[in-house]
Amino acid sequence: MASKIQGLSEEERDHLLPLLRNAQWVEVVGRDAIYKEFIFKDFNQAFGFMSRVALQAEKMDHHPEWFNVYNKVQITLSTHDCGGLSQRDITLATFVDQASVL
Ligand SMILES: C[C@H](O)[C@H](O)[C@H]1CNC2=NC(N)=NC(=O)C2=N1
Repeated sequence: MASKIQGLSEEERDHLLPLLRNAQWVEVVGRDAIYKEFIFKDFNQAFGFMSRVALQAEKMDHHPEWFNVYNKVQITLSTHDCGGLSQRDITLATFVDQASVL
């Protein structure tokens, strides 16, 4: 039986969401999820970013919802197993930001 993933508590949200907003993540309207858009020099740079994120997602067993067109990558993070934001989304968002500036 997969362990139930806990959603973020209120105090975690109060602490973490301002930090995410400072990093240009926005809360999705009508859904407990966060969203950010990344613009790269070209498709090659965008896909290299997506490759780095994909490997990390597999490692974490936590996957983004994303859309790519040419040099733009739109990412939404939420935890399906708990129907909203969990610590996994925070961890992946942090990795995503680091991977976007390599
Ligand atoms: C079976 C597999 O471990 C689960 O479906 C994992 C896969 N990746 C996931 N990714 C995200 N974003 N949320 C999840 O709940 C999730 N669950």
